[in-house]
Amino acid sequence: MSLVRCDKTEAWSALRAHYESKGRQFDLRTAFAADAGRFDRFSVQAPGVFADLSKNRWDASTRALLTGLAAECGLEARRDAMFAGEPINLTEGRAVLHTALRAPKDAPPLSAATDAAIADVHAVLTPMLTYAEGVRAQAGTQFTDILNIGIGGSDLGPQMAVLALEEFAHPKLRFHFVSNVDGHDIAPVLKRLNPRTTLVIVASKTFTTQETLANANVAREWFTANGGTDVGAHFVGVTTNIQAAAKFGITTTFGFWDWVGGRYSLWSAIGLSLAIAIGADGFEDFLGGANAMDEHFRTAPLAHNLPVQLALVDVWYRNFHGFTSRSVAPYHQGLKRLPAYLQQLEMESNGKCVDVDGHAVPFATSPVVWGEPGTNGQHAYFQMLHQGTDVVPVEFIAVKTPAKGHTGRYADLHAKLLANCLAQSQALMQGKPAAEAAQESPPTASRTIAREVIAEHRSFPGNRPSTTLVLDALTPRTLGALIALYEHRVFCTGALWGINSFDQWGVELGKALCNELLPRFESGATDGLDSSTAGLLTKLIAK
Ligand SMILES: O=P(O)(O)OC[C@H]1O[C@](O)(CO)[C@@H](O)[C@@H]1O
Repeated sequence: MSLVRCDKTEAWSALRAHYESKGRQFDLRTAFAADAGRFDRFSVQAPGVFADLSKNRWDASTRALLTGLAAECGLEARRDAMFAGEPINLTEGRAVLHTALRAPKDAPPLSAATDAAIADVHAVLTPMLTYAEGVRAQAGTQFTDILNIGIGGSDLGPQMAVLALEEFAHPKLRFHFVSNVDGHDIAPVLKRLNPRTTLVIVASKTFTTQETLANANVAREWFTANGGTDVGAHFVGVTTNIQAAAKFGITTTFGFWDWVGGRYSLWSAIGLSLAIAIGADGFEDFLGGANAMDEHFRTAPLAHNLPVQLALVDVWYRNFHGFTSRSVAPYHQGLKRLPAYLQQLEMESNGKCVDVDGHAVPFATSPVVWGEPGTNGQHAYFQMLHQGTDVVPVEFIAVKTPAKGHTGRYADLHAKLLANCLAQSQALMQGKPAAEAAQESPPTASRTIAREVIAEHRSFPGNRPSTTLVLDALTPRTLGALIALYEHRVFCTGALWGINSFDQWGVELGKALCNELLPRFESGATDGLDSSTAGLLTKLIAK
């Protein structure tokens, strides 16, 4: 598994030269005018997801150089090592096998480690799906509400997916997600729930996470204080630490394995709330969609491999153009938690400053990933995307067909939604020169300002890049494919940068300091603290 860090390749130097000679001044408008086939040439159809990459600042020569970079870095070998269950998460000495979580039982053999993992997966998946179906069978009677308590990967994935697949969810069940160690999160939820008809899922890979255990304790206390008697029937655990869950008093637990990273765990028992929402068949479809994307990633040549191509554009923008962030704009309300989910996936995976050998990397890694559902973003921060001083590549996600039943009065909304989506990528790219703006008659209120001055305010630089992903419909299968696509893209950028995308040491220091500070909130002791922390502590605990 030889991995060459991107900056140590010949392709990297060639890309530097290419950026200076062509990339820096690349203009999308000129590129489209010169090539009527640009859309076809720069589109990729992967299972469940179509991608239009043509509104990006690249041409065939850029793409060839970038694809050469992937080859020279040894990306394919690295990918194969992941699928084969090699311990590529070196700092934790673990394999990275979330792909095994969605492999069918009879998947063709890949390696002894992967085959064993797939067998283990199905030994848990089958009873978990039976359990989910059992809960669904009692929906509206025994169970009305499902409360998932977890944080990070044990919250963002299930929450995002349950929201996204609302159309497919059991109509007699309501879903709630509590993550923050803040009474303002859990209290309003518990206020609405009846302990007799609530199922609490305590989701934690480690079962040691402060926030989750604190909230689980609050929920159990609420349950017994409000007449709940059978904790075993109303609390279920999903964790790799079955002993800790048992100690908590949980008798039903679905396990998973240390080779499942928290932010890659939605496909494991961590997805129990989703399985209850959409049922065993729906969950199998979700896994199937992801598996189809896995197969695409594993077998498609680099030049036609969607996760690879997206990652290469990311590297081009981050390391050559120097763009610092990427905005995700899903034009589907169901995907409203997708940006938050992607923040963890990408920034926790690739927000690193040393490579796998512990050497400081001399280039930028993870961008800031952020966003909001489409038109809401348009009326908030798109001003900056169109006219701000920073260039922020935007990722539009369009869904062709709305949910069933969105006919009649809702049909018109969908056309407007999609027209907005297309108009934004068009506007970002086209821009509007000041000379053109000067031809327009200025709004009445600005008639006192010189025409050429107001034209400057009303012009758009354009040439702002975007990618548009298209799903035919938002279904368990396409959502599975979309999420797997993002996972593999993050894997590819991490691999090219030569970093370990599968650890998260950066969260540890804050956790340790929190544990040291907590007793001081009782004692008030400030010895050894810097004056800011001491001053703030004193202010926060003052009677
Ligand atoms: O599932 P757990 O073990 O409670 O961890 C929750 C989250 O905490 C983190 O470890 C970060 O602190 C994430 O990687 C993880 O998803």
